[in-house]
Amino acid sequence: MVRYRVRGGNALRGTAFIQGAKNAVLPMIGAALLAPKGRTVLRNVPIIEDVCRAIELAEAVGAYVELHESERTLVIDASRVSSPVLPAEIARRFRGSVLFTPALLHRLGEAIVEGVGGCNLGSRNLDFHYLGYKRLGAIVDEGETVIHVKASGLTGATLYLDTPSHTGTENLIMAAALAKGTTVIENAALEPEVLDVIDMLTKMGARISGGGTGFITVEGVDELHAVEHTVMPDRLDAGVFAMAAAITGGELSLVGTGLDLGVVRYKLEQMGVEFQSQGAVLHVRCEGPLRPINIITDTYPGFATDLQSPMMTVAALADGTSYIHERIFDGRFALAGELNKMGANVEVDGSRAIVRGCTPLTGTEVTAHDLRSGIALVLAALAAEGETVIDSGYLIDRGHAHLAARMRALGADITREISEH
Ligand SMILES: CC(=O)N[C@H]1[C@@H](OP(=O)(O)OP(=O)(O)OC[C@H]2O[C@@H](n3ccc(=O)[nH]c3=O)[C@H](O)[C@@H]2O)O[C@H](CO)[C@@H](O)[C@@H]1O
Ligand SMILES: C=C(OP(=O)(O)O)C(=O)O
Repeated sequence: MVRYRVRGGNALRGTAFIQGAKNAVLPMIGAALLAPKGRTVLRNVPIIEDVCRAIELAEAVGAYVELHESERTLVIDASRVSSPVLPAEIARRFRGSVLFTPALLHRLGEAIVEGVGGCNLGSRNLDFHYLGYKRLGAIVDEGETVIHVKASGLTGATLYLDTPSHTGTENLIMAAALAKGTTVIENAALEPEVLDVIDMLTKMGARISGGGTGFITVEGVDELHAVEHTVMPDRLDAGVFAMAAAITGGELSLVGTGLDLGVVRYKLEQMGVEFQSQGAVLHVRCEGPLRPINIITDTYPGFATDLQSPMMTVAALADGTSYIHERIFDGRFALAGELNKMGANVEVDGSRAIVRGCTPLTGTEVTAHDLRSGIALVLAALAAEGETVIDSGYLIDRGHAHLAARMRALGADITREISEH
């Protein structure tokens, strides 16, 4: 059992180093398995639990993987991939496992998915993925727990996503990259992480156009090769550190090449947080009281659902009533009950939440129900009076690397503890 213990009240000051993006590196590890020869090198890899699970899963299917932790570099040799099975005990521990399917289909003609994990956020369907594979010529056998996808070669087709699914877009691009002929994916995701994956696949030899437009065209090629690629910075990690500066009345310089917080920056600015881009460094500070805010989550370039929970904490500390409308997931308000235990006043009604601030927060024992509610509780604890203990810290470690050490370096009183139960 991992838990975080935080004593609130310290303003965070200094330079925060933003990690590589979880939601870019996971599909990249899946993409590396598409190369039958050579070694793929991924740089700026975040040392998070999801990456550890992805390494275990790559090894389980026969890849050779080296993680050079201090260099944040992964080396992947996929030449010996030989097992089509994504075993339940690893695959059910993270969402990224679903991103291994296209490589197994291309390399071995089948993928046996014994489960897919990820944050518990309500329904998380995979129908767009499987319908897409079927349209490309695969046979998909959806059992109660195990899904078996088979194909003796895929053929390009026109595909349509009902909503622009992030991993759905990545999976269908990877499936189409080695299919015969042309595939068009309509209503594709626009997230920067998807574009970073397209960059990597393009270096590997894939022919992909239209990234970022919603209409992606993929001309199938015969083979992809191993490449070196640097993972983009994590927008979500950066957003959290910006919010940590905001709620503690602190001042941080965020370092991470090409950081762009987009709408998250504009919303925090509306609340009174000041940002200044200084070349490659994003400076963030907050002195006065925070103003309330309205948030509607959406696919990119809308407000990222993954920052909705951390923003709920910021709203609880703002003077006045904030409104949050969650439009991506139907079960992403588990944080409200935990924040209320700390003294917040959050009322949930279906997909909407009303946050009445500012109520003083007091430290207590709380539980992370998923990765982002976990990091939102860390934020609340930084601003709370007294000590907060956050259980199920593994969920936080799924997405944030060396969190306690990075926050301590900025003045926070936070420790990561491991206990037997
Ligand atoms: C590893 C990774 O990249 N995870 C991210 C990815 O998850 P993930 O790729 O799973 O999220 P999707 O974009 O696919 O899902 C968004 C919504 O679409 C629905 N849907 C999706 C696919 C499908 O086949 N059918 C369907 O109905 C889901 O139930 C959900 O309500 O994007 C989410 C939305 O930005 C982020 O919160 C996650 O951090
Ligand atoms: C929902 C998330 O992740 P995953 O899709 O990996 O569960 C997240 O990162 O907030």
